[in-house]
Amino acid sequence: MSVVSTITVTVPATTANLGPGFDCIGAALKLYNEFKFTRLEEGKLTINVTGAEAERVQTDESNLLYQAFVKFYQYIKQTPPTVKIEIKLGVPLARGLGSSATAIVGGLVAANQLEGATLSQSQVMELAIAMEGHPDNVVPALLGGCRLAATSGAAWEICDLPWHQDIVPVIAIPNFELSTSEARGVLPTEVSRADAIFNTAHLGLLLRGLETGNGQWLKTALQDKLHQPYRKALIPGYDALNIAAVSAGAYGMVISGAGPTLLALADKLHSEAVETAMLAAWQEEGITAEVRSLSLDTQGAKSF
Ligand SMILES: Nc1ncnc2c1ncn2[C@@H]1O[C@H](COP(=O)(O)OP(=O)(O)OP(=O)(O)O)[C@@H](O)[C@H]1O
Ligand SMILES: N[C@@H](CCO)C(=O)O
Repeated sequence: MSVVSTITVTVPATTANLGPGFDCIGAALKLYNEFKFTRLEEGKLTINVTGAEAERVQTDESNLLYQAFVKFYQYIKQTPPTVKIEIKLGVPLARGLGSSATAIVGGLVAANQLEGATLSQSQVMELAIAMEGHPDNVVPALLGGCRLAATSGAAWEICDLPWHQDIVPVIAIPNFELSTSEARGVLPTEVSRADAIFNTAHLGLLLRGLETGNGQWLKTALQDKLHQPYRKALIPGYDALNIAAVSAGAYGMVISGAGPTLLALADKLHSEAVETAMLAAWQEEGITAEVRSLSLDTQGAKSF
């Protein structure tokens, strides 16, 4: 492929952890950020942002999308070109829906495409994981679908996880932010053997539940002892939404990524009732929220 002057990349939102899969599993959702890069022959970096909360995104060299773009050029030992960047935000910022992963993947994919696909998809993925620090958002953001990532020495083994067509992700996005660094800051550095065994068993059950749509398995599987017990205090209304979602027929509810978005899994018959119940529960707490059922994105980052 040849070097090009303009590239547009779309990257899906992602929901990481899914309860017991802390830092190793995530799924791409049909909700997107769009990033357009244009090479400039002269002038300086310009970044324009549109969409909800656009004013909260940095428009200088500290912008995460631009940092990922630069990281690519550092890796191939070249000077980055001057660019104009146009960002259309569809993924809410710092809500546990992988906004930072969209920026990291978007910047790396855009640079790679501008340079004629110099790097393989695996190389781009490894750079993205190194930048984010964990794989569970950037891997599905890049590849689409529901993915499990496991290290094998310095390399990564990525597994595509089957997701039964009847399982609907219902996401409840509150109007407040929670940064991933704050949500990681409340986690213990060591866990008990009992908790490690609990999560190992529940993650195994989750994978089979997602594959088969077995509601009884999912109900048990969506439990976690590694991160949610520590994080739920950062999310007002967590217990009320959990009760509301399950009472309305959800299999269970978890924190999406590092939160504060909450994710319920339900079958198609119950997803609408679950949406209504979660919205009402947050309203009762005095919190404005957006609640919607989404489907899985299966394509990941796309460039054109
Ligand atoms: N489109 C974007 N362009 C540039 N920077 C972005 C963009 N989206 C997110 N960021 C950066 O990422 C930060 C949010 O990252 P953070 O890891 O806290 O949340 P998140 O990725 O939305 O949540 P999670 O990792 O739990 O899914 C923003 O404050 C901003 O600095
Ligand atoms: N696995 C990560 C996802 C958010 O980046 C966490 O829960 O902190």
